[in-house]
Amino acid sequence: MPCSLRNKHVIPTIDDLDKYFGIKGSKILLRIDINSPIDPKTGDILDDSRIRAHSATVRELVERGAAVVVMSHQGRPGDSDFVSLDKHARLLEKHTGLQVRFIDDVIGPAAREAIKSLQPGDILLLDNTRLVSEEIIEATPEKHAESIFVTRLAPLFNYYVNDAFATAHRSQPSIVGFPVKLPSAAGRVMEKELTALSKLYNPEERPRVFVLGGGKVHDTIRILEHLHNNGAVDRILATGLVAELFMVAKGINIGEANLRVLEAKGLLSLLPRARRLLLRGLPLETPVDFRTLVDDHVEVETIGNIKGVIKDIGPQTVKMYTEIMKEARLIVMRGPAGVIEDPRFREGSRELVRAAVESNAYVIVGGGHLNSIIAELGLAGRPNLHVSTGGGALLLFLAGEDLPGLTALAKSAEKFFPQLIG
Ligand SMILES: Nc1ncnc2c1ncn2[C@@H]1O[C@H](COP(=O)(O)OP(=O)(O)OP(=O)(O)O)[C@@H](O)[C@H]1O
Ligand SMILES: O=C(O)[C@H](O)COP(=O)(O)O
Repeated sequence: MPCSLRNKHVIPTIDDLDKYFGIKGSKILLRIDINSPIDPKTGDILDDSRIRAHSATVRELVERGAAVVVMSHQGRPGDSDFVSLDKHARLLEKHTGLQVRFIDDVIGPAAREAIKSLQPGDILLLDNTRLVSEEIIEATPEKHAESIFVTRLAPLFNYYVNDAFATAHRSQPSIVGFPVKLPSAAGRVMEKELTALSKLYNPEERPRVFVLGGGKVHDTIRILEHLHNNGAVDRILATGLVAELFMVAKGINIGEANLRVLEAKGLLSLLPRARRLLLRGLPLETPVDFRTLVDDHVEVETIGNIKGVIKDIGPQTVKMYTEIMKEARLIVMRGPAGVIEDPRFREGSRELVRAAVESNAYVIVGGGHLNSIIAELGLAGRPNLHVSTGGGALLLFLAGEDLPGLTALAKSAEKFFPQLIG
């Protein structure tokens, strides 16, 4: 049964792939998103929620008789979390209960030879897709279909399955190139996200409050511009580095040390866009106090008197944001409130997530880092909570944007699944 994309397009599922083409004995290229929080000191994976989520799709394809080659990115070149996927392979093995072979290659001769020798029931995890320089280029599906990445791998497979909802907003080769060449379908994580979010994406569900934090401020500014242009949000509660940028945009003194943090991350260049959004009436709240680090000990400091390095929001901000969330019908959260890799700075995120789930709203939580807070609080099964594997992708989808990865699957269906196109 295909899933629908905003009641406009049709996207085939694994059932459709089996029904119209047959999976038994085939070789499938499966794109998942197991981009996970990494401990900067040890390189260990801090949260395996995404790996656990995608394991069901891997297992199902094997049970249906396919040989499965799995690919994902991890981090971005130059960042501390840009690592090889060898540790991800061990966790994929643990959560699938099946043997997973890892190869430290993506499109080279070693990877291609390993793919050719696979038998039905085998699972091979390729290395970090972003080791291939083409993978960080945003371009059209047609252009990526002619990339070295796609032209080297596509001929080795019968089908492509995209399970990476969390990367669907990236028009990169491993996301949009293969559906041009191969019969393609959504994996079970992708299918579940689309079903839940399309149901939830009801513009009448008001007031809608977005709690946005974390460190991907470039992404968040773009998302805020879409949300504001589409009138898709009633209130934004800013935390993390997002909050710090908007405080500077509002003319609030965040202290020299924190200004330097924003500058070092190249975020001050976003000030004009932040100011333009505020000028156009963006309904964005910023924190009134923070947990800061002052000579290596933790302080609570209020705005107007910030001396230390901001690491988390403070108790007054938690209280203020909690009151606002009590009025919401839909709450969307992405990006932690603080540097949650450090246990001293998880409190703000824990308190906000708990307050959201205990409010009367339906809550959608996205992003790798916040998912680890949900797991820690044991909230995953709550009826009013959808834990999305997506971060930026989730927000752009809810803001009404067409995600390239989804559009590519829908377009591929028109070519390979005429039976589904009414
Ligand atoms: N005040 C702060 N100062 C510096 N870094 C911060 C601060 N608050 C949060 N962060 C950092 O934000 C990062 C997470 O941001 P990110 O936008 O990736 O969130 P996410 O929920 O993982 O979203 P996605 O899954 O899309 O990556 C963490 O590494 C955390 O240390
Ligand atoms: O964590 C995410 O949001 C996705 O894995 C996408 O990662 P990216 O922002 O590095 O493309």
